[in-house]
Amino acid sequence: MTELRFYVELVLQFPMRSTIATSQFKSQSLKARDFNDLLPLVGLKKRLSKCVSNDGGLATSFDEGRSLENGARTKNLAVFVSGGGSNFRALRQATLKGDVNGSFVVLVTNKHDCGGAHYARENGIPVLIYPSTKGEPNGLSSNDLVTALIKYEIDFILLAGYLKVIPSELIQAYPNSILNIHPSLLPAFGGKGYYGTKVHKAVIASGARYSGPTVHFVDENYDTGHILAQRIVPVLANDTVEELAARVLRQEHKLYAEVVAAVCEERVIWREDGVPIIQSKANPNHYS
Ligand SMILES: Nc1nc2c(c(=O)[nH]1)N[C@@H](CN(C=O)c1ccc(C(=O)N[C@@H](CCC(=O)O)C(=O)O)cc1)CN2
Ligand SMILES: NCC(=O)N[C@@H]1O[C@H](COP(=O)([O-])[O-])[C@@H](O)[C@H]1O
Repeated sequence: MTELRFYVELVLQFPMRSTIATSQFKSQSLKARDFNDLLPLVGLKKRLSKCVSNDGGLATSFDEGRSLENGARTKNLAVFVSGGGSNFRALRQATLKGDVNGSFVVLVTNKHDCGGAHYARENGIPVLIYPSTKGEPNGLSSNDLVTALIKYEIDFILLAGYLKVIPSELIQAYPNSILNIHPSLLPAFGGKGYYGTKVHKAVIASGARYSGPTVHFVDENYDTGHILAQRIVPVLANDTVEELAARVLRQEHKLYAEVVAAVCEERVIWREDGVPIIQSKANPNHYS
């Protein structure tokens, strides 16, 4: 009989999705019969469903014991930027180092002369403009943007400082395949008007003692999609906006690379309650 293995977490009251919090989780891998016996005791919680790849197929699941090393296909990535593109540059370096099993195939921006677009052109990456505006008359329509990304055979779309709303046409064409990085601990300090230094200014003004980046899936509204990962950084009593922004940005670069590596290796698992979590590469029985 195939031994099904389930992962049971003793979930803390306020779990934080970070590598720090992961070490606080107590976990043990159990055989199916133990899992059912144990559930009433620990009151937890969610039986992990299998990972569903973005084409709807069942990607590698831990009960099959297949190695992720068995040639997981290099994923085609599209990046959306509006500014200097430091997150894009850090992610692309991670792909070139082999830390991320992905390849940047196209960049989309609403500002043809932004730093991220210049970097893409200098490295032979095509640049598309979206949306079409008076200032960017060569911009694509939403439908043409979807068509173009499908033609590029894009697997995942990564927003990295993109400041315009992603249209529902694209969200519907790429379910659970569009990620964004935001420079605060969502759901705090997110939504319309919360971008760039405005976010850090609001965090400091609030008296919050911690901040940090959030990576989340993108839905129709700003910053309301499922949270996938976070990291925390201290907010110091005498922080300037620039100092806090720089501290958070350093962690953004690290967090985004970790998350995109997991996405490209199909290590994102969707819990039955709809919350996405990441399976550890080092220990497949650990999740964060
Ligand atoms: N459908 C979605 N589109 C986008 C999302 C999202 O979650 N769902 N995330 C944003 C990124 N973002 C925060 O992470 C964000 C970007 C911009 C704004 C904002 O208020 N923009 C201003 C315009 C700013 C400008 O043009 O300079 C606005 O809409 O008035 C909020 C949050 C990317 N898209
Ligand atoms: N709400 C969206 C938002 O504020 N995104 C933020 O814009 C910056 C882009 O920097 P980059 O262009 O150097 O990657 C990053 O700090 C990112 O979190």
